[in-house]
Amino acid sequence: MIPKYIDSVQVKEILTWPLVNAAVEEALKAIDYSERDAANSEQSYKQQPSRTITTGGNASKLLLTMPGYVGNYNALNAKTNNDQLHCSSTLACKVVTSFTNNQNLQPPLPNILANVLLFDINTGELQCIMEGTQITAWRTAAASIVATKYLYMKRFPQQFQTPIKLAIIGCGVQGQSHALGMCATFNVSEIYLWNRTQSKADDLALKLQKLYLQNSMKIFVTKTPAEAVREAAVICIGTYSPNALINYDMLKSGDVHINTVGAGAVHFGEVSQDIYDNAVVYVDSLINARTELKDLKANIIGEIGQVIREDRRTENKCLTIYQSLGMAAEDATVAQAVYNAL
Ligand SMILES: NC(=O)C1=CN([C@@H]2O[C@H](COP(=O)(O)OP(=O)(O)OC[C@H]3O[C@@H](n4cnc5c(N)ncnc54)[C@H](O)[C@@H]3O)[C@@H](O)[C@H]2O)C=CC1
Ligand SMILES: O=C(O)C1=NCCCC1
Repeated sequence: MIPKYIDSVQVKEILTWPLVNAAVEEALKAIDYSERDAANSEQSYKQQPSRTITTGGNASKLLLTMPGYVGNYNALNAKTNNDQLHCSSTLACKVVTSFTNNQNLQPPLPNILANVLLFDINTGELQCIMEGTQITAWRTAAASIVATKYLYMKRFPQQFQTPIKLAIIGCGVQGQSHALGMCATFNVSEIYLWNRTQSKADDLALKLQKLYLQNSMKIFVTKTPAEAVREAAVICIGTYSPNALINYDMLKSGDVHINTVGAGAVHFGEVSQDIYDNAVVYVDSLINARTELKDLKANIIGEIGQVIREDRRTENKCLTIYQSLGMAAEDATVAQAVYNAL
């Protein structure tokens, strides 16, 4: 079998926030294979071993391999208006590089470049190679959206209609996808954008203004991260900063939820220790957290998947953190949704 190649243009045509959010929620919800109840035919499950990280000469050049299987999950059928669910199983492997000098090339390239391999679940043959750079940007934001839905929105009687003030710290690929995805999914009344180089935040503000022209959403570009988060209820932060960009004194009191997705090879650090000291932390994958977050001193409650499965939190702390590492299962279900739609 000659594998099909699906390029970034084809992928982009299929991606919508409802499709990606639903596929990522399925991936997060699936229980780990080792904990599955074989007698429960309703249960979805996943296997995603700890990913490998290979250094391409120095720490600024990384190659990650991310294999994952999701079984017995509900896949949306994008061909029929996203509204029909069917039971699906997907075996995939994302191969992704993080080359942090790419942004300085002329012309610049994204730092994170990915391809997803999809395998025939019956024969193991390679079915398709799919350009995965967009998938990585969308699915990471979608995971933060799902985490915000379960960890923050569910605190309020109006749930997803609750108006929120949103802060985006870092307006690169991840900052942009988080801003676009959050505004497409939730009732964002005010959005505060900060980036180290202000022009990137200005560009994102313009994009949002065009998209939400008819809307009452207020858009602000701030000079400092502190200004951006001062009134924010939901904060998304995705940078390479080795030093904390926000600390506890900068946050408003009361209910606040933070999605932290970045800090490069270290996978945490853009949020200060005093925020972790006052928060509870949920992760996407405990298997990856055991290696990649071993130096993080935080109260890690568990996986967001458990909150989704049980539809409730087991604590009621008002400051929550979703510490995102990135999961192979998310890439698998999103890539499968794209493949099914073509
Ligand atoms: N959790 C996950 O699943 C994923 C995490 N990531 C991580 O997200 C982060 C952002 O990735 P992209 O948006 O693709 O990169 P990008 O290069 O497009 O954007 C990075 C942004 O961070 C800012 N930045 C870099 N160094 C900084 C510093 N020292 N202080 C303040 N701002 C700084 C830059 O101004 C830029 O706007 C990276 O750490 C990356 O490893 C990326 C993909 C998936
Ligand atoms: O999950 C991913 O994909 C990535 N996570 C960390 C940075 C590289 C890409």
